[in-house]
Amino acid sequence: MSRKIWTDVDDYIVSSLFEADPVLDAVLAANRDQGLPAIDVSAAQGKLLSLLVRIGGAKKVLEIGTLGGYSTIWMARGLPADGKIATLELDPHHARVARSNFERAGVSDRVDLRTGPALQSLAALGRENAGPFDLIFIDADKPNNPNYLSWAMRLSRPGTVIICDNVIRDGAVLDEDGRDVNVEGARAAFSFIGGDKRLDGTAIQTVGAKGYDGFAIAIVN
Ligand SMILES: C[S@@+](CC[C@H](N)C(=O)[O-])C[C@H]1O[C@@H](n2cnc3c(N)ncnc32)[C@H](O)[C@@H]1O
Ligand SMILES: [Mg+2]
Repeated sequence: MSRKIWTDVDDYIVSSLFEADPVLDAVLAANRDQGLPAIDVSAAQGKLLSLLVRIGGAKKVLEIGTLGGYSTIWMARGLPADGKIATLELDPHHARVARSNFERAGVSDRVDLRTGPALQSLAALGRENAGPFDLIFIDADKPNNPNYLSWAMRLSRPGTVIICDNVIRDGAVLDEDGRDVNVEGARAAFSFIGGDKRLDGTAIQTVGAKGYDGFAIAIVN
């Protein structure tokens, strides 16, 4: 099995199940043109996030790690008219590109984009009593996964769904040597979710246009 067939099958999924989507095509083109790395979720994964928002009836969503807003737009599309997504991004250039993508996608009124270190933005959300969020998607700097999961718990309620992206990393999650900080972050997410009795979770390995990775998903008891 190779990346070629994973990508071809992702293309098949998209062409069979999704409407043509010039807006999201333009979003990815803008990200490329502005020099953003192509580390957003795949289309199939973005649609899954959108469906999870709808399945859970989420009205308040929190995303940590915006990049150009590709995953934000997928989730915003799953929200009801009075729903809102807060999304946190460190890099001002990424945030600028994301803001113009939100305009392009017609979701600006549903998005609260906050620029700066996510730990500071999370503290501000805490002070503002912005929670509890219904769904929280963690997809930023991986070494901070345990800090983000701690904040996710503080900003949640029983029933909140927490998703943590990129926790398989080509299977490197099995490496115990501590040489890769991103792998350490993935393993820390497993330790956190497995070790907190308030959380009931699993992880799903994925292959596709973005290679071999996976996400953890948990519900707050
Ligand atoms: C994997 S990308 C997010 C991809 C996006 N969720 C998507 O799928 O379209 C990770 C983002 O987290 C941002 N980031 C890194 N460290 C951060 C921090 N301390 N606080 C907030 N954002 C951070 C990076 O600048 C980058 O844009
Ligand atoms: Mg990711």
